[in-house]
Amino acid sequence: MDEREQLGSRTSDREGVHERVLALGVKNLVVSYDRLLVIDGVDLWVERGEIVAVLGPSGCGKTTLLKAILGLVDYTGEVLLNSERVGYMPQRDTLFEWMNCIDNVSLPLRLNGMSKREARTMAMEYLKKVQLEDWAYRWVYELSGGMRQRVSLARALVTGAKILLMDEPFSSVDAQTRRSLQLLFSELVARENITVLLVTHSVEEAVFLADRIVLLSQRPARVRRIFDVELKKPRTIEILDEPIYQKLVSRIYQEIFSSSS
Ligand SMILES: Nc1ncnc2c1ncn2[C@@H]1O[C@H](COP(=O)(O)OP(=O)(O)OP(=O)(O)O)[C@@H](O)[C@H]1O
Repeated sequence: MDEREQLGSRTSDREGVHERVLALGVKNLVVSYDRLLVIDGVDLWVERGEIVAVLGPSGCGKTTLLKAILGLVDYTGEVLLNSERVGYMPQRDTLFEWMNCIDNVSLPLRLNGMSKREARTMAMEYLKKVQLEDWAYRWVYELSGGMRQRVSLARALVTGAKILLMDEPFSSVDAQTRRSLQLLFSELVARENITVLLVTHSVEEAVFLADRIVLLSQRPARVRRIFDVELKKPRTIEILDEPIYQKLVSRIYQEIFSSSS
């Protein structure tokens, strides 16, 4: 059966019957930098409301995959984005130190020509979603690492983006902050029905957050294996105790360290 046809069908899942709609897809994606082949025929898809995590060894081409989807590098193959508004959270945040939080979040709207007042109203709405409304008029340099990531998340979503591409968004903070960011994130994207493609180095993070995990090979990246994560969303801290969570983490490590890499 054709992939699109399959995705468009009405099927039942663990939350009941719902319409499955393709939000983002790449087909036979190939990317090279000069003569360096980085991505060699990757297929992947993300349905509306799904979180798909991309795992793979360092330097295999994960960031390049996101850049190809965003049209920032040349590629061959197909990229389908079922929305005009796509949010991007790069590996290192790009907040401006000399602006306060609300103006940082307002920036994409201001660049689209929105008035300052209107943009700030929208920005405040998104700061509330990441529980930072009390910090709206504070400078970015006053924030902790976790707060900066929440401001970045608000900025990535403020244009009304329903598809979010994220590159290692929670890797620069301590373990406890990372977990609280993951919980806030899981709840927020489930509530807002946001589709996410999440690049991460962490097997545990991938299993904790994603509906599906795409494991890439060493460069040039190919899809090595896809894992479904049958855990209910939004994720809570209790899932760490669930056998499905623990088995899947260990299964993925076994795959990564198996000799066939
Ligand atoms: N602009 C560029 N020009 C030439 N080579 C590049 C460029 N960007 C990345 N590369 C190379 O392409 C390969 C893939 O890089 P990429 O950043 O996509 O990997 P990654 O999987 O995201 O790495 P990491 O997990 O370490 O962040 C690497 O070998 C990198 O050196």
